[in-house]
Amino acid sequence: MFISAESLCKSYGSGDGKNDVLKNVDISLEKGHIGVILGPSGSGKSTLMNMIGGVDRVDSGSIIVDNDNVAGFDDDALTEYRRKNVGFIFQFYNLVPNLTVSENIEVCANISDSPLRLNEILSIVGLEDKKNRFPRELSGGEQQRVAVARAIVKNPKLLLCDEPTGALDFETSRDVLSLLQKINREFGTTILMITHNIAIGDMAHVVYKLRSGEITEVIRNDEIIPAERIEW
Ligand SMILES: Nc1ncnc2c1ncn2[C@@H]1O[C@H](COP(=O)(O)OP(=O)(O)OP(=O)(O)O)[C@@H](O)[C@H]1O
Repeated sequence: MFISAESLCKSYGSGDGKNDVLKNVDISLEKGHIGVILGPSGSGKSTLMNMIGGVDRVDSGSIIVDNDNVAGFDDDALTEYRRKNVGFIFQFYNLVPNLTVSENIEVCANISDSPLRLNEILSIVGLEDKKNRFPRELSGGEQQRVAVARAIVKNPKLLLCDEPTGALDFETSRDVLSLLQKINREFGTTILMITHNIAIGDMAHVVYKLRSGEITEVIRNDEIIPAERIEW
């Protein structure tokens, strides 16, 4: 198993204000698969993803990612793990406004031992002709493509996407989801994606339903739908 997380618990606050955000969550995902975490606002989706991505720490439980004992890492090892192995994509693209498309991508290539080539990435995300533009000169969908390029240029083993289409319209969302599916197929990148949108589950190998910090259902899809065919 590529991701194997067991009995994850995380609380914020203490005493009467204690908020149990993850309650004995188990989650596993095979290498090269797409997993989707579905759940209402506040159910703990981002918290779960942050634990797996080494952004935050669990109170208890184990997290193994590609044989790395992530939950046991000290701060330095956690930083190294994040930088080398994990690409992040968020709802809001978080691009550096005064850097061009190419420069936004190159900044992240520089932290990798085995980055992909800039031209290859620009071609995959379809932004070769816009590589010298600044983020403000791009549409939302194009900005998200830059964010995808930036996340994958370091050739991460794991791509974590937190509501990657949350700010996009239907057509543009489908384009970005297609791009993620293409990356999954071409590079074998394992992808874990958060969404509110149940339809997006159709393009995943596994869907985890999260409610109030607990996994209520795990659905394994035998048939993966191409993102271009998803409807909502
Ligand atoms: N750093 C923090 N300190 C205190 N509480 C937090 C912190 N991070 C998250 N929480 C709380 O944990 C709960 C789960 O938050 P989380 O962001 O994981 O939910 P989510 O399912 O991703 O929600 P959304 O879909 O709205 O992004 C919420 O009640 C939130 O207020």
